[in-house]
Amino acid sequence: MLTSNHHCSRIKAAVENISVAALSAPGYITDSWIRCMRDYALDSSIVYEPYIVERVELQERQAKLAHVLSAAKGEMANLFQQIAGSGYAIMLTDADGVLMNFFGDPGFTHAASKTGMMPGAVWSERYQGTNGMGTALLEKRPTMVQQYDHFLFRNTGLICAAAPIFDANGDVLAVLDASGETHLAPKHVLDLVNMSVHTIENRIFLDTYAGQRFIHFHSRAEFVGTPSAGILVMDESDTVMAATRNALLQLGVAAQEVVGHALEEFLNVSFESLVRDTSKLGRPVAPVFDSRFGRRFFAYATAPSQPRLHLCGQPARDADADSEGRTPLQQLQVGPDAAMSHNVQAATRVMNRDVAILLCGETGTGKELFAKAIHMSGPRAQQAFVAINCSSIPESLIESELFGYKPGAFTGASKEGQRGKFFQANGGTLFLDEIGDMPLHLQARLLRVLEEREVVPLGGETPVSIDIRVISATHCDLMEKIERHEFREDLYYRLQGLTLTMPPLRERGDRRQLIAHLLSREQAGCGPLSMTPELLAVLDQYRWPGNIRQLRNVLRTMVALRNADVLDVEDLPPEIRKSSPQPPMPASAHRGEGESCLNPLKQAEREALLQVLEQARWNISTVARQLGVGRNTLYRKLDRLEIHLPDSKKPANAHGLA
Ligand SMILES: Nc1ncnc2c1ncn2[C@@H]1O[C@H](COP(=O)(O)OP(=O)(O)OP(=O)(O)O)[C@@H](O)[C@H]1O
Repeated sequence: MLTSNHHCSRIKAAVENISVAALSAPGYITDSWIRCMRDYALDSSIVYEPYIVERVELQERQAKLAHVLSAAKGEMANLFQQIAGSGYAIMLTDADGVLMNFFGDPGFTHAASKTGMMPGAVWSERYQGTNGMGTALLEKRPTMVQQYDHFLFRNTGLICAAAPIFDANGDVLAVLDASGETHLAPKHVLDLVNMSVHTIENRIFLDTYAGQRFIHFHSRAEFVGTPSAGILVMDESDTVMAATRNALLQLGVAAQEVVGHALEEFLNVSFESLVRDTSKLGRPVAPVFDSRFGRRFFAYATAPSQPRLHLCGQPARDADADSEGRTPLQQLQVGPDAAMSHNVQAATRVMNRDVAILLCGETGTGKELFAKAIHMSGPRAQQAFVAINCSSIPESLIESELFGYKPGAFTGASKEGQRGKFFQANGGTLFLDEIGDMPLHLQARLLRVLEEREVVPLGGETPVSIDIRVISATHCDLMEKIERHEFREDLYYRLQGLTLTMPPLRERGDRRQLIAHLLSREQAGCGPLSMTPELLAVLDQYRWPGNIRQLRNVLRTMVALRNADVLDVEDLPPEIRKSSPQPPMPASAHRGEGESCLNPLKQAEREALLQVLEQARWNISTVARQLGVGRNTLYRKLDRLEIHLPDSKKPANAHGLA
């Protein structure tokens, strides 16, 4: 470990070009050190106070970046789930390095706030010296900054993996970063950050050009519809209006060589013929050829009147039904699960009536996907599905996001005004995610809109009629919020014409089918993959606090990092491998004193809990209910008290994937 003095002299030596080769710091790091000393006059030994912008400035910046924050929120949560527990925080800065959004492990969040890892803090090199976010902003590419690569000694405990998010013009919009005081393989983290950036860029691109004509393409058929595919947006005369970074990469051209040019200069297809080749012939993708070099791609086209449901990031064959004639909603039933089958049947019954639906359930159980599937299966399928996450948008912005505003309605409002989500969803479906986080004063306004079916934009006077179906979702107990006067009871009853609860993954009867289904989606592009019965058993038995989202992420990571095409327990991330049930033990071993280092008090607690478990035949739900704690709390307690699940709770060994 270097002392502050050693660290500072090492940087000084590099900047003065003494034995640079021996210093083993990458070139982009020494370049940054030079900037820190010469351009920003920073001193690596000084503990500078973090520079934090005023609250009003932060809100203005968040307002300007609202479309990026909204597109990135889900993916930041995904990324956090993927590396949860490993001491990393996920952050997003704007193009000036001002931290906009932060997801952190509770243990790390406290320490992080001291170094300035909090919304409003500026992480440009000028204020924080060499660091993941600031250096990636200047490098304009995915960047690792590890420990003593940092310029300021104060930051040398950190490992940062950061990648810029670009808009369709190639300008940096923001930087996504994973930083932590940890030794988790940093290269792996950088790959995951980069993958998330592509997903976010595609989402922003599709949102920006919503309602236009898109062509999605990739050189491998299985990758069309995934984040690595290229996307082009076309006007009515087949002139390319914009292209994603991956589209340019695949075509091997710069943006200015494509934008404003006819599609046929690049692909030997017209938009209409591609639509014909795919939808009409019932094919998910069609082969197309590069007009200049004859390379083969696979593509599909989406016109505004042809929305597609993307289950698991794959293009669906058809917006309405699969090859077996099942609606998108019915496709969500992958196996026998009583709760899902009830949900699908109940939602189907109210499909043609504008009954408000409230979806409850833990995070990652598929509430948004279910809402989309309802939309795609019903009479509004050809219209917009607009989602707003009430917890990811700063409170001050929810009102303008929902209701829109007239030009110049408030300080910082754009000159053109903005159409709110209610207007965007007109004729279609509005999905209000995390409705429990809607501020109280806006709940009254929302209720009025839902009752009167009219919206008055901020700064406007004339009400505009709207026709929307509302689906809302929450992971919290709204009744509890009502009791605490945090949620209006009248709004609650207005939102829940039908309430459906999405089952947690650990309680789903179709878990094994779901695992197989998700694996088949993740294997796109890499040929058939399978898993050993032992791995399937561990996945089946795991508690999945992050539900289907976590399962999908774990499978995705395993597929990306696999050593062979048969996945095994060894391929699991360590935290899941560690939590898998221990090999069979005789019942007496549960109480074996020799094996435990617990103190006498804990031993007594262990004995008492074992008794309750035995009485309940090791039914975890029953015991959790008896003790008045959640299942997760109980599992954590079992871990702490070194109680392992007995054989009868272990999965059978010889199940293959269906
Ligand atoms: N039946 C399913 N088949 C395939 N993927 C699914 C299924 N259900 C959910 N997923 C995937 O799991 C992830 C989480 O789903 P979704 O965002 O709909 O959950 P959520 O309950 O709305 O989460 P949150 O409460 O955190 O917003 C998504 O990537 C989604 O595609």
